[in-house]
Amino acid sequence: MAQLTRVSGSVGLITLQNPPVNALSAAVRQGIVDTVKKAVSDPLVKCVVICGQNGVFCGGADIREFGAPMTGPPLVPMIHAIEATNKPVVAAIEGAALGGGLELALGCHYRIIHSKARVGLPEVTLGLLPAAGGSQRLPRLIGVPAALELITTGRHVSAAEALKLGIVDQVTDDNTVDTTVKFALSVVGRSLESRRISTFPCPPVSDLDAVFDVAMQRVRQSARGAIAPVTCVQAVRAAATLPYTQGMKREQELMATLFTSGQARALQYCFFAQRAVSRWSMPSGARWDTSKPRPISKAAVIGLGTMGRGIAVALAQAGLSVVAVETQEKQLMDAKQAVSGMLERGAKRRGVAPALGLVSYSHNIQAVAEADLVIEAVFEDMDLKKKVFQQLSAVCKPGTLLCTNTSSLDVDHLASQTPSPELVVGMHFFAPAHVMKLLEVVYGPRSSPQAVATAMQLGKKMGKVSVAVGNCRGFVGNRMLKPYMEQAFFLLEEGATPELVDQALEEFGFAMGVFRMSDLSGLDVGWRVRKADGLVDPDATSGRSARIRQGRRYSPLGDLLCEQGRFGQKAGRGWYQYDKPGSRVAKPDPWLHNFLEQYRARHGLGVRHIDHQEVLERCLYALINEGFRILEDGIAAGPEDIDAIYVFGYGWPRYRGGPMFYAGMVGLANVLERLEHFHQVHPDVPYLQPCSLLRRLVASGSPPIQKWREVIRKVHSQL
Ligand SMILES: CCCCCCCCCCCCCC(=O)CC(=O)SCCNC(=O)CCNC(=O)[C@H](O)C(C)(C)COP(=O)(O)OP(=O)(O)OC[C@H]1O[C@@H](n2cnc3c(N)ncnc32)[C@H](O)[C@@H]1OP(=O)(O)O
Ligand SMILES: NC(=O)C1=CN([C@@H]2O[C@H](COP(=O)(O)OP(=O)(O)OC[C@H]3O[C@@H](n4cnc5c(N)ncnc54)[C@H](O)[C@@H]3O)[C@@H](O)[C@H]2O)C=CC1
Repeated sequence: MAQLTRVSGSVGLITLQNPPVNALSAAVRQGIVDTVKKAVSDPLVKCVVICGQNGVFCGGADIREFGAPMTGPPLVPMIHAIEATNKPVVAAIEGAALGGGLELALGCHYRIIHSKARVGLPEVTLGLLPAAGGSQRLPRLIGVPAALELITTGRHVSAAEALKLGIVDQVTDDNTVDTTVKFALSVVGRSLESRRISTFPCPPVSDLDAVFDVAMQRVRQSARGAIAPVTCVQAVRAAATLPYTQGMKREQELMATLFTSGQARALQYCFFAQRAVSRWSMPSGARWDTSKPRPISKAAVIGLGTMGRGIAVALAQAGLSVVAVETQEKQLMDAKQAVSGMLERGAKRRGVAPALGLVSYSHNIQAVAEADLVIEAVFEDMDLKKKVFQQLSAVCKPGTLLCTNTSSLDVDHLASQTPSPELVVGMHFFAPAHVMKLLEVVYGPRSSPQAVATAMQLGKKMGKVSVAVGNCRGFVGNRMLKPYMEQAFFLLEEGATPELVDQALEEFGFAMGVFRMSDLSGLDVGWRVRKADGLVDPDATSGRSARIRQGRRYSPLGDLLCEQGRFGQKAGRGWYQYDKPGSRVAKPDPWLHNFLEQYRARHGLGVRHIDHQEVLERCLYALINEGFRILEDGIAAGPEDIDAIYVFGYGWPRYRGGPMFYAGMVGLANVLERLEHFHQVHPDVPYLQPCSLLRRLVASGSPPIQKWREVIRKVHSQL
């Protein structure tokens, strides 16, 4: 797992070998300890170079080992032993040196990096801190403010920036190992006293308290309940205020509080879930590893409203040439300006040239004739979309993939409008489409594996977390959102206020509570859908018919607000009031409170005390129960798919792992028991009835989430 060879006569070359990223597993750590010992005691070896095989230095600790009891030599003494040697040890960094990988490099006496490589201490993103000396060495090397920023954000740093910050000694464009070997030979015989970072004093900071107060305030604000960033600040403070040995002791103590925390488990689960979703499968048996995507170089977008503009930007930023089609002349003009602006701002942020030349515009659908893939983003209107799909079938060259960005319409029905339904999939982006990480790739029974593979690959190219899901009303994300939102409406009827509900959800860690989110996205969106579903009845003002529709409990509150023109932020009023239309600062609205009181009185609804726990259980368990139904129905292949959708598209706090992971954390039996209770109290809300997969999992002893697929498979095989 680490190999020692002698090169250039007197250089001991240690190569870390643990594909794909040379993570520091127990075997690798043992290999490093053994090879360093051997190199140091070999009189023919004058200096040592540490590198990683296959173009990656080291991706850090082996995250898969975190859940199990620790075996093998620990990292801290291993790195100390390297730093303490009397022969120069030089790190040859290719690809990445992250987490424990960078900590290992910081224990070396010199660091040479390839110009395309990057370094960082991303432990905070896994709910941890750099506890192999990283929190103590980095501030000593580059100063407190820069180290604080890197450690609390986990940001990866380019080779050029690493050189500027002083993390590395040299950047090379040539063969990194050869360059490092030459460098190592050139420093043989030089004193190593000034090269051991642990012996450095921490560079003084003029107003230490102020620096740490500001940092603490910043992380508390942005972390919204995550504990690791706060602990990282404390660890860096120890570096700035304590001698190295005491700082290390503090680092270990702080790490011990994080290591076994639920947040660390959740974040590490998210790390693997994000990668697992790319290994998609369909109920037909089609899979990611047996389905070859088509090459796509020219794409088209139809409809340049809110979504189409962002989609065009995302495609162009991924290097595709894009034909953007919009029928309304004024919209087309506005869209040109908006798309160019987004491309320019994005390019400025990334330090590259804007891809303006990649986008061409037209008001004529004929312009898409040569596209390899088309994404339709016109109004959410089935008749209009059907017409567009029929036109596309006539215009596009054979084999063009036809995708829809619909958020609620039936992808299969659209596919049936074309002579090649196997070429149709949903590509459900989230607003703003060039920013949001999530993409739901929706396949129907006739979508070909190749179409799915192509959309998934295109999503990856655009930097999205793409999740393949089956076709159903609302797909995965919006389908689960429905019971969540409806429970929030019911809570208002029963005595809660929008402020109370939102506060509970925001304290849980959501970026925005359900009512602030509804105001942001516009109340009219749901109103239109409910109208189309025949649920809205303005004449039903009192009595049973007002609150029971289609045989189940219904809250007309959202409809009543829309009838008053309270569409949310854009109207300056919704569940909250705003200073002016478009303003983002939500303020409690006495009108709304009064309206709720009158509504409850009209319907003879008693007001109960509702606490945060009830808000969380009612809203989240209803959403989770729908998630289990989605798994049971085979719409999502596994819980990781649902969790990735919620974390990357719906603001679910990552340190809580996603709804399905959260259900496991609070206990499936507990979720089941609460759902049973709520369903008993609200028998007219069918979705509160616990799903049979949930019952099955509880009956199987509530296995860990990694084992749910086995139970799901059994359920499917019995259907
Ligand atoms: C009571 C207890 C007291 C406890 C006290 C404890 C004291 C302990 C002291 C010492 C602790 C030291 C802790 C430490 O060192 C901390 C760390 O190092 S944590 C790890 C930090 N590293 C990272 O976060 C890097 C993660 N990886 C990446 O960012 C990317 O993978 C990378 C940029 C390296 C490569 O990206 P890319 O090419 O895009 O490939 P993928 O991301 O798809 O990855 C490919 C494949 O590799 C798997 N993988 C990547 N990194 C790791 C890893 N570090 N460990 C395990 N596996 C890793 C990844 O999951 C992919 O495999 P899949 O099968 O697809 O999932
Ligand atoms: N707005 C959102 O947050 C999200 C919307 N969606 C879906 O994306 C689609 C588009 O939504 P928005 O961008 O919000 O709508 P929008 O109303 O902002 O834009 C639609 C655009 O399509 C244009 N258009 C209509 N008919 C056309 C045709 N035949 N050819 C070319 N252009 C035509 C309109 O002029 C308009 O500019 C809808 O299906 C919606 O459900 C999906 C995810 C999120």
